Amino acid sequence: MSLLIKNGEIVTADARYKADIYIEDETITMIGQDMPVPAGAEVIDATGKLVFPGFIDPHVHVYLPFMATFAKDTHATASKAALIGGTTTFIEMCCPSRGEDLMEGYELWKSKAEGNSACDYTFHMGVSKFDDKTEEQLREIVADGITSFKVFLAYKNFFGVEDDELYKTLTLAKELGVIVTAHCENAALVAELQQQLLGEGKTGPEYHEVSRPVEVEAEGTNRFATFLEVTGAKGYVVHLSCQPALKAAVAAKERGVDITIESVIPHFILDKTYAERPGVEGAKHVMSPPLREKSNQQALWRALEAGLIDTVGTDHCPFDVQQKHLGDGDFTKIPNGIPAIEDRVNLLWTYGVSRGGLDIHRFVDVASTKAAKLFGLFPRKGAVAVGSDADLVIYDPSYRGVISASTHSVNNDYSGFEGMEIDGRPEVVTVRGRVAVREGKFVGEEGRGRLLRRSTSSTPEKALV
Ligand SMILES: NC(=O)NCCC(=O)O
Ligand SMILES: [Zn+2]
Ligand SMILES: [Zn+2]
Repeated sequence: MSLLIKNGEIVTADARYKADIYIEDETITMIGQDMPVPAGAEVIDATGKLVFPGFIDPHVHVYLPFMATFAKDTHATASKAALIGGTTTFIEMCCPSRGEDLMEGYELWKSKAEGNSACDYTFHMGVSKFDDKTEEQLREIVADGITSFKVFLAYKNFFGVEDDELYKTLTLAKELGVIVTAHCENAALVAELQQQLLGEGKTGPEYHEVSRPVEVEAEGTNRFATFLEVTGAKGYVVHLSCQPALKAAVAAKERGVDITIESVIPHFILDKTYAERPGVEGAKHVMSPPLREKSNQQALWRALEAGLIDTVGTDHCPFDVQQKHLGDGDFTKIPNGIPAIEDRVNLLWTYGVSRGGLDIHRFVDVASTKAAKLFGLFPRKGAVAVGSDADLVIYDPSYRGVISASTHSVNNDYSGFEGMEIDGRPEVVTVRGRVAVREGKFVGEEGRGRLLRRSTSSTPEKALV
């Protein structure tokens, strides 16, 4: 099976040029000018289009068991929405809770994804406790090709770890050469503030942000950085939302701590006024860390442009309107999360590159290449190069559209970005050489996605066949 993409403009994290791309089976085998059409090859004309490496979402939740319910998506629905939005690989948080066995959780997560995802995927392994079995289990999981961990400094007694457990996790990660991703908020402060607010009769979604102020996130970020500094481990702050946390992470970078920063698309596009809408309208926009004052949004854009923020993910975690009603009369019971997997690339393109000051190469880097490098997928993923997987996004920058739950593919009955304009969309998307999206519609093979087993350095991972 072969495919020739002709006349497109290839844009990567560090290059931009017009060329044809020839794909045999799953791999890019030639890139060149005016290539003749080999017998039997399907030709896709990409005239006037940009050709990007498949985008990578480094922070996704699928069917997450959380806050007395489960996030809406399955691997089948999330992966199709991802592909329509140009994401060809996602990294899911594998999150067994504190009461569950780590290895059983890992096997359960793998079994849910296997044969169901249309795009490629891998996991960050959640560490929600550190008991007698944890070290051995984590060694086994790393040997199985899962070379990044996830810790929560929030969600006390559920996903959250205590400081001694954080220390043990980082010490092991350092030994194994594994990167640790972290949700950074001070869990105890959040719990106290939540009780105080509820006691004062402040029960609506507008109090979610008040219960998790920027200081709570800055403290968590600073604490994580301190633990990285002491252990020498490599860390990655997830879904950073505000200026004080950014300051803490950048200060750590400047003093040589091995720390990288992710923010997520809702924090660039939405501010806290969305969550201050009355009742369930506000609840639709409740996530953690919460949507912030608009001034933080400007700071995130500037930091992204300047290279201080390394990646942009989604923290995709959809709950429908009925689920959001679980928090009627008590904001602490609103399931935290917003659907975004389908919209990340188009929103970042529109409000970053098309209408903002984000350089097109930075766009590719933060939405694809950097995550591939950080998480051991490069150059198999995140690149347009001979030998790389033929995961490509043929992007139409002349497309004009509006995001709406009435037209989106994600399995949720509302969109957090309802009514927002987009200035482009993926026209054709390929995953390992097969067309998965045409004219914005999923045409791929369900369940073809592969678990990407990774090594601990930035060398190509071991693929599970
Ligand atoms: N972010 C969020 O609100 N929900 C998903 C869980 C998490 O990432 O903290
Ligand atoms: Zn989180
Ligand atoms: Zn998350």
